[in-house]
Amino acid sequence: MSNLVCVDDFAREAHSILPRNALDYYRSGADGEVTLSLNKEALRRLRIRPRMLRDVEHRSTETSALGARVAVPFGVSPTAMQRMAHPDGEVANVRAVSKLGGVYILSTLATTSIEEVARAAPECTRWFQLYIYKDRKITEQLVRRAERAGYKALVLTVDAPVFGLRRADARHKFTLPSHLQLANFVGLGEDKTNGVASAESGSALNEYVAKLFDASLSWRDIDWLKSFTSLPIVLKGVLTREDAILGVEHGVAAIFVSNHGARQLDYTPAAIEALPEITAAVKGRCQVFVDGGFSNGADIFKALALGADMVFVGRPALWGLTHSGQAGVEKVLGILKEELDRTMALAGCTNLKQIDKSMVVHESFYHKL
Ligand SMILES: Cc1cc2nc3c(=O)[nH]c(=O)nc-3n(C[C@H](O)[C@H](O)[C@H](O)COP(=O)(O)O)c2cc1C
Ligand SMILES: CCCCCCC(=O)C(=O)O
Repeated sequence: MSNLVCVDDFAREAHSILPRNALDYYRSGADGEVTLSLNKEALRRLRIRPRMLRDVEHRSTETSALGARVAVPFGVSPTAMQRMAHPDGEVANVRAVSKLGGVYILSTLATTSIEEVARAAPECTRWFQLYIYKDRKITEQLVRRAERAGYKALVLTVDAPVFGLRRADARHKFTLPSHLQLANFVGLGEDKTNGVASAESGSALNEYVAKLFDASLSWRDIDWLKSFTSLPIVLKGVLTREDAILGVEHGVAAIFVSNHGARQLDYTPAAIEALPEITAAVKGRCQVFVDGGFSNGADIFKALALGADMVFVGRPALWGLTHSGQAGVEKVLGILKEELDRTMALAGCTNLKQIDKSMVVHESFYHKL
């Protein structure tokens, strides 16, 4: 592993290891993948304005996320079906995050159950990502199980009333390998546990979502969720100031700026492009998180400068997991931490509060001759 020195190295390795079915699913973005490229391109176009002579000998990357102290201002986004990457799947991923002291968000559509992930890393700051099913009792049961298992927040994904079309999954008729299942639904019906094990026409994912997810989701459902749980609610998939303000008015604990890793609506802005309008609209009334295209410590620094409280990564953890399970995820997250720490030192910051808006500008700032 010593010759793998950045996240892109792990991505390349994972691309050569994964079977086509899993690689298509993990890698793809929606439709023509315009936003998929944009997520990274927009980050590349931001420049860091470093400050000098500021005594950066002692540094800290600590912060707080929804009231919990965390060692780093980043964590792992919810990604479904992690055991396609490695037999240890979600267990390996959460243990790596726990060692680092970050935040792990478990997907509703995990291949390891809520309880097993909790047992694997009881000390980890764990949040549970929620999809809302047409059968609301299923969602209520998931919330109760997450509460009992010590998850500290619900991350409600609001950008998937219907599913985006990932062309490679449709072309090759994605299915979940038959030795795996959607572990949170065992006992709740074959359609929910194994509903992605075969595809009628296109990708089994789109068929599953169309059949089971509630496309009528609306702002009323935030109140519905709040009526039976006291866990803080994070709204994941917000890209406009209008929705961020509505979220604050509905009492959410955080707005999660995300285009779902560019897998839902193509031609949305890069997450980093949407971030400034949202931090400006939220005005500190709740925390703001972001994900989408982050693959190095400088990227994380840029989002923090633009007002994010936490940054999350989805695919980078999957690439580490594919390479070597828990050790691979540890290595990927360790690289991100080292890169962030080095960026802070070289930019003149000893703690996260010193990373402010003045330190990051769009490249056009330097092109005004
Ligand atoms: C393979 C894969 C599966 C995903 N599954 C979920 C999911 O179950 N729930 C969810 O809210 N988001 C899901 N997402 C979106 C991620 O939470 C996150 O927003 C995205 O991966 C961030 O972009 P990045 O992969 O460039 O870091 C998934 C993304 C990927 C790549
Ligand atoms: C089992 C069908 C839905 C999987 C949803 C996972 C997801 O959000 C993704 O982007 O993929």
